[in-house]
Amino acid sequence: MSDSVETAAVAPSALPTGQSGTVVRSTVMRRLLKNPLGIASLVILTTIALLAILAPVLAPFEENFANISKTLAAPDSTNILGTDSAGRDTWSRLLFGAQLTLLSALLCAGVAIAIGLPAGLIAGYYAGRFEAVSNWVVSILMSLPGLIVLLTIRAAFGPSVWFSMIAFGILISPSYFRLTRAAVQSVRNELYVDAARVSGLSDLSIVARHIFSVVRAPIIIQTAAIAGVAIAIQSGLEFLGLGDPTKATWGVMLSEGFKNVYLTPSLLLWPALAMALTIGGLVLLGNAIRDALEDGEKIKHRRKRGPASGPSGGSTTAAPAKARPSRKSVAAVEHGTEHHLVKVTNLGVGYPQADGSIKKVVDNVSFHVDRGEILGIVGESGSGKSQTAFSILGLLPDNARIVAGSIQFDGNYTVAPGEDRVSQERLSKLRGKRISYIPQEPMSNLDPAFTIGYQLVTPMVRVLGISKAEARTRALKLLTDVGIVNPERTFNAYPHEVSGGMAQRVLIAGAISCEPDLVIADEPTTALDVTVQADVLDLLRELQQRLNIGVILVTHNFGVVADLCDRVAVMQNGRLVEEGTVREILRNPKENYTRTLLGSMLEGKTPMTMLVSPPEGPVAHGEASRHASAEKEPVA
Ligand SMILES: Nc1ncnc2c1ncn2[C@@H]1O[C@H](COP(=O)(O)OP(=O)(O)OP(=O)(O)O)[C@@H](O)[C@H]1O
Repeated sequence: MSDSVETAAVAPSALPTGQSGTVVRSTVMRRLLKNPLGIASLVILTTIALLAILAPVLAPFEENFANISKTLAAPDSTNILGTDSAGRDTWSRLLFGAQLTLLSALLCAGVAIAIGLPAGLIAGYYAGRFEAVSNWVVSILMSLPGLIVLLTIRAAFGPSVWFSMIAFGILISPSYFRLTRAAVQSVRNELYVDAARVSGLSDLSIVARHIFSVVRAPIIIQTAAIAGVAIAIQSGLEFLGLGDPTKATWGVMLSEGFKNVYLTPSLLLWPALAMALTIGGLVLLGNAIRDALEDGEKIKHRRKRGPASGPSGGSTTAAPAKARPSRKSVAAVEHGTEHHLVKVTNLGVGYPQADGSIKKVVDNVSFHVDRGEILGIVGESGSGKSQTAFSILGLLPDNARIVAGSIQFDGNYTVAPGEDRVSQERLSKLRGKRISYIPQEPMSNLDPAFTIGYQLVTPMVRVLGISKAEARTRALKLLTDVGIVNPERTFNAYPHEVSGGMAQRVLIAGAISCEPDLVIADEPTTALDVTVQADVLDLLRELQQRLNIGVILVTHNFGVVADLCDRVAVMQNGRLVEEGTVREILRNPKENYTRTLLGSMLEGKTPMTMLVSPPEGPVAHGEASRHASAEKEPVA
């Protein structure tokens, strides 16, 4: 789906309310608080954090105040946890130690995230050279002996805990990098990410809204673990006597306690207990957050009984959704262009090969499409149909090159002669607004994390500049228009709650929701059950005629072409072998390839008689009755 996912991903709490179905989407916090482990970890960590923050108020003594007349003293009313070998108050040092220990752990995790997260996002999303260089840097970082580096840092910069933790943060940043990159790679090629791209969303928005949500959970869990490790490493160094003895940290206290373990074992006990509680709390918190995020949204629909309460009362023949005046404009024609809606001229698309050559997958392809007409691009698998469509959409992979030709949209170049790439700058202004896309696989083009209603409403608010309430009404109407019987229920549903046919209808509704001039439909019925294919095709045709949209329909099926298209371009091995009106091509194919394609379609089927001779009487076949070209252009 193109438009419908355009600005889909924001906070779950932003979901529309007041719908007929009740969408209960617990927040992560609420789920966290339902989990005993979550509550326990929050209580522990909040208490420790509060004690650390309030240390200056709660501590009866300065961290280094020494009463040399009272060394290694047992707990009493003045020193509630006793004193150490220098007569310093253990309770006060424990409180100040919490401050330093927690802050240094946060610093370490912050540095690691600041380096690893953006690098992982960029490497995972863009791959290419950045990923190669990042991998190289990560390998170097990971091969460094951590302890030796930390000891070197200590020797160079002194015993400051801050320098050690910054260095440890850098050393540990590859773990964030790898985690993020792997998570991004797993969704980078998801169709809903492609669809978001088609809908005109910038890379930054796609990463922020559709991809960051995937890495968020692992990053939080990782951060809890890393903070624990940072505390352990820091305390370990200090325990070995490498810390700053002038600072009261838990590690320094541990070292001090160990020296006096036989005299006053409690000196070892308190910092060890504080560390164990903090690290344990962090680990538990990480797990509880993971569980809360994985639980996902719990949706309860209170399904309404009786007829739907949509704008049409559930009718499948609602009035057109086009309430707003069309914003179609006649753009100024750029020098050297023609005023077709889309004009592709001598287009060549290729991919660089290992030997330096370029393999052409689209070669010298020319055609045009105008408003109100459907052009079918037909050909067997691998003939270059999708590559041609993706060139118009600007969705070719990064390594693809435009090796020849140009593409114009409404009198302006999106690929000017001589350019070797599609101008993303120009296309980003068109995609989702004037050009939309109906993909092959409906399910994977809807973002599973958002309701269908949300995915329909948000782009309309953004592109058409209408209010949320207006967009909601319009979305319900569009859903009715595309033949969804209970639009309210579908509006409130998540993608996994609807069937494939319904999802495709939703995508069609999304594609037309922002009043595009051109819809590119890539095998829109391939993934559907045969019983719904014809309905979806009918729907496309009806909407296209009513809204006067230009459509490029990519298909390998001449039956679909016959059903739907005005003109057809036949492709073979990246070349356009024949182009003409559907009637010309079906009645009088000039190329052997076209005849073979046509033959394979007609094999064993009877509608051929209708294609080659004028329909005299009632049409015998249901399929043939939808034969659009026969209806539009009676055979002479
Ligand atoms: N990223 C790529 N790198 C190299 N070659 C590619 C790439 N994507 C597609 N091709 C090649 O381009 C040619 C045309 O592919 P395209 O996807 O346009 O075919 P198609 O006609 O749409 O087929 P189908 O109906 O199976 O989708 C194929 O030979 C394919 O292998």
